Amino acid sequence: MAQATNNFNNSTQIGQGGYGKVYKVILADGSIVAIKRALEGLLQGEKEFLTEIELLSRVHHRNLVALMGYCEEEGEQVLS
Ligand SMILES: Nc1ncnc2c1ncn2[C@@H]1O[C@H](COP(=O)(O)OP(=O)(O)OP(=O)(O)O)[C@@H](O)[C@H]1O
Repeated sequence: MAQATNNFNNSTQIGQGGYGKVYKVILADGSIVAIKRALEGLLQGEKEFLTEIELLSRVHHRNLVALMGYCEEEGEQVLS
């Protein structure tokens, strides 16, 4: 994900929410995804953010974005 966003470069940023920055990425297969990078520590303690992840992973609707997955490595927590 760091590579896809050019190491989370500002030029790929499309938004900012209460939980962190959002980046636009075009994957190798041509699909366009939004990558949300959580502020450090959120996945451990922020119940509302965890609920958002859990709900998006279970609910599928044409009016909701689909959660593709998330990763956590060396203090970085990212979902798309
Ligand atoms: N799937 C997406 N496609 C396009 N833009 C997006 C997408 N998700 C988020 N954004 C952009 O990033 C911004 C921040 O999104 P995010 O979901 O992190 O926060 P929010 O829900 O807008 O606010 P808060 O976190 O305070 O509730 C949005 O306002 C929007 O501009």
